[in-house]
Amino acid sequence: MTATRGLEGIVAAESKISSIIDDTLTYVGYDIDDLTENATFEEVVYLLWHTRLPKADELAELTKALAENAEVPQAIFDQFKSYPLQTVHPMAALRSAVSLLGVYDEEADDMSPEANYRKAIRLQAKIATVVTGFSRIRKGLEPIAPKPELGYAANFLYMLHGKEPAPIEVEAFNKALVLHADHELNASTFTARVCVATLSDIYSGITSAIGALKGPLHGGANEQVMKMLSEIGSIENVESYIQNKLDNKEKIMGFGHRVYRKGDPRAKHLRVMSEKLTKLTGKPELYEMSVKIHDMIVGQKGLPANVDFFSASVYDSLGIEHDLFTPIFAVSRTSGWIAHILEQYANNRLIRPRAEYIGPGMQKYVPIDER
Ligand SMILES: CC(=O)SCCNC(=O)CCNC(=O)[C@H](O)C(C)(C)COP(=O)(O)OP(=O)(O)OC[C@H]1O[C@@H](n2cnc3c(N)ncnc32)[C@H](O)[C@@H]1OP(=O)(O)O
Ligand SMILES: O=C([O-])CC(=O)C(=O)O
Repeated sequence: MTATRGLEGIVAAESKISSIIDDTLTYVGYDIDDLTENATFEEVVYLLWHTRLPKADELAELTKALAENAEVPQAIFDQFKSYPLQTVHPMAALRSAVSLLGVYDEEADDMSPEANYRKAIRLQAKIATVVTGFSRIRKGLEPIAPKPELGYAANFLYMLHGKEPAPIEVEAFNKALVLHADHELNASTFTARVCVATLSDIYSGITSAIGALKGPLHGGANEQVMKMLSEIGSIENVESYIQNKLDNKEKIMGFGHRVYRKGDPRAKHLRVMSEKLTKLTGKPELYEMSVKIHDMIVGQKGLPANVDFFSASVYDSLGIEHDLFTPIFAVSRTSGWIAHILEQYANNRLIRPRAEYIGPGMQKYVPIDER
């Protein structure tokens, strides 16, 4: 038995949800470029959960259900208020809150497909309220109740900022949500599938997935990209900062990918949005610095940008706090995690690989006073 490090290239599940073939990403056979230009996030949620696009009445029903289920138990916010709010990372708060949502869901352990679908809607609806509520509570503000008449993207920005977003902001945020919704068997989705393949509940699956997304080699990279841009500060500093990191063999966050070779097809959409939005907010240098970093990394390492690179300047332009970038990734990816969880339940087998043992051979127990 020989281990494959990082399971690279191992095909570990069959799935109808999304595919990456020759650097093209599709959700249920629809090219991500097509969906990003044309679909709302709610349509994508439906697509991922039902493996087909909704008809108008089906979309209206899902949109209404997401809006109606957006409120969270007060206990979630009370719990936040008890946290060390100056230091706790929003991903830790989110991980705990999703687990707590399960505590308050009477159907948490009902494993029927109908109950699981109801929980899917509740989770997708509430996760936006949780992230925005946490952001407000730590600033000493009260959470804002969702406005059912707004769509998912607009409602998120409304609950975060307390004012209705401009159409261009809604358009950009909707695109970002569409782009992050699913991505085949990435680390957090695999984590979710491993968890629920024991027939554990959907809240456990999403809680585990949030834990996996938090790391900087995965979703946590978008916050690190912004940290890097802030540290660099101005375009004149890009070259020395990046060269220093490369010379020290440090990784540059937002570049490289396990699956893509030529490039991540999501990055170009975020790049266009970054250029547009940074100009509008009067911070074009953020985009210009990003492009200069990009050109250096592509030029010297041949590594293209991944989804996390240009999303950083897009979210910053939308006035979003930097440590909320990864929770926002989780808000969108919850749709994909849920799709994979439901697919796993529908044709389940325990996921239990083997390890190549590389420890010592057979040993004899030695009593403690003889060691
Ligand atoms: C949503 C997402 O999860 S997208 C990914 C987000 N993560 C990041 O942006 C973090 C930075 N990137 C990385 O760490 C990696 O590219 C990963 C984790 C995404 C993919 O990793 P792997 O497929 O395991 O590649 P691995 O880490 O083995 O790298 C292969 C080689 O490329 C180099 N490399 C890979 N990514 C980078 C990078 N961002 N900066 C500099 N060098 C890099 C490695 O140092 C390694 O070089 P070596 O062979 O000389 O040692
Ligand atoms: O697929 C991966 O390994 C990581 C990624 O880009 C994602 O989850 O969106």
